[in-house]
Amino acid sequence: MDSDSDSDGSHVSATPPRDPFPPPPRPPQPPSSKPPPPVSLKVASSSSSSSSSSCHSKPKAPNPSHKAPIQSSLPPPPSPLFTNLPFRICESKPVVFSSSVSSFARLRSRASLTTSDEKLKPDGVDCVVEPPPVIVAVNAPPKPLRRKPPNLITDTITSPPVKPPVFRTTGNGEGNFVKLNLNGKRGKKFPSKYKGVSKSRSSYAFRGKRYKKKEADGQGESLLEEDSDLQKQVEEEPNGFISSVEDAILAVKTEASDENLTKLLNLVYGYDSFRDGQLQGIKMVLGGSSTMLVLPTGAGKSLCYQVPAMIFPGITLVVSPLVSLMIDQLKHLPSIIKGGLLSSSQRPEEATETLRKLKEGIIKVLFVSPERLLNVEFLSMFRMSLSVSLVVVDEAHCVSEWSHNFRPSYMRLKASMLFSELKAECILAMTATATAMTLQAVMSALEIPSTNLIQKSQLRDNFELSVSLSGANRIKDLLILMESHPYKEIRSIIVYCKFQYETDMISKYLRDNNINAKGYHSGLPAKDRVRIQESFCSNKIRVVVATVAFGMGLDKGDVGAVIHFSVPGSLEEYVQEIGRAGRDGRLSYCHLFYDNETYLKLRSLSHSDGVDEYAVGKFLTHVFSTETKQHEKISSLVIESASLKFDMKEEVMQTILTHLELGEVQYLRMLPQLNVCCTLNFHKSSPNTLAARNTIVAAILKKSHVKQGLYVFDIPAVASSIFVATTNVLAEIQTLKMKGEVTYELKDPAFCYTILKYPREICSLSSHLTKWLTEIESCKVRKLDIMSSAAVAAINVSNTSELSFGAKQTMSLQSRILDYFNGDDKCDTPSKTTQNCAFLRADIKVFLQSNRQAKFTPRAIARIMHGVGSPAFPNSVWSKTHFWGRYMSVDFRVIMEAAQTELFNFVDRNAALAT
Ligand SMILES: Nc1ncnc2c1ncn2[C@@H]1O[C@H](COP(=O)(O)OP(=O)(O)OP(=O)(O)O)[C@@H](O)[C@H]1O
Repeated sequence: MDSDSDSDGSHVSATPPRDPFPPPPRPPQPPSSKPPPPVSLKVASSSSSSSSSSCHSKPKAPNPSHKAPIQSSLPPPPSPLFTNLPFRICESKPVVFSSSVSSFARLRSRASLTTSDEKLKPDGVDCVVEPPPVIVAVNAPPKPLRRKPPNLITDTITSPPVKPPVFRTTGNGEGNFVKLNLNGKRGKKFPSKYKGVSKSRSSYAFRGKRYKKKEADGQGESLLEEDSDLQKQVEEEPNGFISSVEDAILAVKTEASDENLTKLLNLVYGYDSFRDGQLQGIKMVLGGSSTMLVLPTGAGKSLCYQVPAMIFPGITLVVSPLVSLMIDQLKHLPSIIKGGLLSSSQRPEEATETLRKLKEGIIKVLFVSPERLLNVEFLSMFRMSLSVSLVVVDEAHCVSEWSHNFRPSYMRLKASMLFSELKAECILAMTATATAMTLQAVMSALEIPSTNLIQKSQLRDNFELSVSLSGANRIKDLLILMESHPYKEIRSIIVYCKFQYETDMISKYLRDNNINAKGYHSGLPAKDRVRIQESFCSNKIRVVVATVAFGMGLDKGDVGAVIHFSVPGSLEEYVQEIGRAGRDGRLSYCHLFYDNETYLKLRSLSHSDGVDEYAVGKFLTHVFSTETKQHEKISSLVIESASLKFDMKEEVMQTILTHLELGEVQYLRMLPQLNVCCTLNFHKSSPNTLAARNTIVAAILKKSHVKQGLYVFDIPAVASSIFVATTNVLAEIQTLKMKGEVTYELKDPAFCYTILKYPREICSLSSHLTKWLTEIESCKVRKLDIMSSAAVAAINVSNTSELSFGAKQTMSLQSRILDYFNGDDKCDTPSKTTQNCAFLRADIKVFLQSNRQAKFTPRAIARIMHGVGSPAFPNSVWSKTHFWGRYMSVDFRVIMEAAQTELFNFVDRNAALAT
């Protein structure tokens, strides 16, 4: 792996320490090579300075001017890039792709299913499943002028302002908004945002918005609203500015030279120069080449689509995995770029308003979820009247099942679809965390040529990384850490943990110890989450104790430390999360508490999405059941009951269905999810009178059964019977409701789909799917093992050389991370699970005997022994058994094998008794 970050033997960043006035005192050196948790943390000041000097001595490559006009301008080959980041980015070798998935094929472990226990469910973890065989089915250099205020609580020194970036959005929410109302505040509507803005202004006309906070007490939800003061400011904005930006845009359109682009950057954002990788990415995109951009967290990837969005005539469509991320990105658009957002959590009127603005050409950058690309109306709008110049796939690693955050819905982001359905001219895929294998999968799906990969090191070097071994006293260790230098002086800290209950418990503990902390997880109401994030960003809260749900897209420059209370599930997750720290380029501190118990728990949970061929076969038989053997018929699968029946999590079912839609053969077409069971109550006209003049009502009467005077029917069945879309049926009953004719209730959320092709053989299809899902499951387990191995290696670094222990820990972790992203996924610490256990089979036997009434599969037994619930064997019931979680330290596959043998014996014995 090629990294210059450690070249001078120092782990510490070239950047100034977070508290340069005066520099922070050095933390005490640990006396031994295995210091107790908090004590193991170090700040190696000497190495800091040496690193710093190394950075300064690094020659800055000249900014090559690029004279080619846009159309013909192909980017120059990756060159030793200059860097003007406040931190260094180490250029890494281009990825050499090998045989893709094969390296994971050898990873075999037996899979299991899921936990449904919210308490033990890692927050925000995605569905990913995995491997194995069959199962018997019994059933930049610092820029002094740009230095921001130090991140120390005690520090009151304010830094010089960064330039008057009149049009640059600020981190505290000023930005360019189409008003959002994503948090359920029903009363608010999209304002007519352009009121007052001179019609004569060009499509780039400036407009101001502000992220309005309701009250200082933080009670209110944050809404993006028209702000009259800001609007006035817009009105007063000298036309000269607008025309300078327009001139700068025109100049770039004529010639996308470094000089012209930098001028535009300076005008719109107030920045003097591009950061490493930005110019290269922007030019590539402007040249019309689909590009894969891999830059570290906080490196400024967004700018690489924002600048082209100003230049391109058509829309820039940004596909993003999370609504919160979209909101954040929308918020940070420079005012000159008009943005909009479409999400399922919007009210229909809001979405309609956004669509109107799109059609009118008001919106230049539109943020959408991948699911939106399923929506036929949305797609047809693009086919008919809108031109898409650029599709941006943000967090592009989600496209790949080999990433830490695979999203089945991202599977539909295939280049063929983006080019044919959206008529996209160019694709820009961006990520900070992708291994070589993930990159290969993403680039192949998006048809990005390997020459169009811009990849810098995926790790900034302004982190001081440390790990300590912890145990039962982890929470106390955390407190000790937070009360010691340098953490006690840091103004903004994020503590990451795995489980929702931990966020409450830890934040309370910290508050009890006079640390201003708040818990944050996806289970909190949206408005509370917004409020906590805002309070954190405005420094009203010092510490946020959060699950993975917090932080994606968080661009708070002065987060000075990230502490991992639990080991992350992968190095990608670790890098993403520490990436919230030090975005201002200052040295930041990242500590990880490693404990065996959490590792084992997470390893067990890694099996929670696993499936057996038997279950997949049953599921497929249902999906392609003879009942629905009618082309174009709308079929539905009620999520809750199917989940129970096949003992599969919703996400797993969705993954399978998505694969059936987007795999090599398209077996079906997914339709929007909906509540399929409708109960209708007629109020005014009699049902028959209405049916006589309304075909949909007639079909409803035919397909309903009447229960206590109410008509209960299945929406897809009604829609199929008269060959209309389910949405038409829904729209009709809504209309009848508005006329006072009916009231209705909907229940049973379901997957809806239309079969396009029946598989010739369910068996081979289920075997193929199980193999694929099993590989994903193994991949997940392996990612955790690699993370754990990296943490253990850092704990075990020897304390013998001249380097400080802290420096060595940082170096150890850095090199593991960089090797990992470059394709060398070292896992030299053997998994801590054991391969055999004397009493296992005997216990399984007892377990089976005492639970004769239940139908188990080997996987179900292994899950119970690992303390992992699943839809059919929920924690609420099975955690009461004496065997629950008893064999967590035994390899999951070993338990499955033992369970299989015992199940055979059990069946044989019962059969013998019966005869
Ligand atoms: N050329 C530049 N000079 C100075 N600051 C910049 C430059 N480009 C971007 N930034 C700033 O860097 C910060 C991070 O940018 P951005 O959010 O785009 O990072 P990112 O790469 O998307 O990070 P993440 O992957 O963590 O979301 C923003 O505040 C942005 O304004």
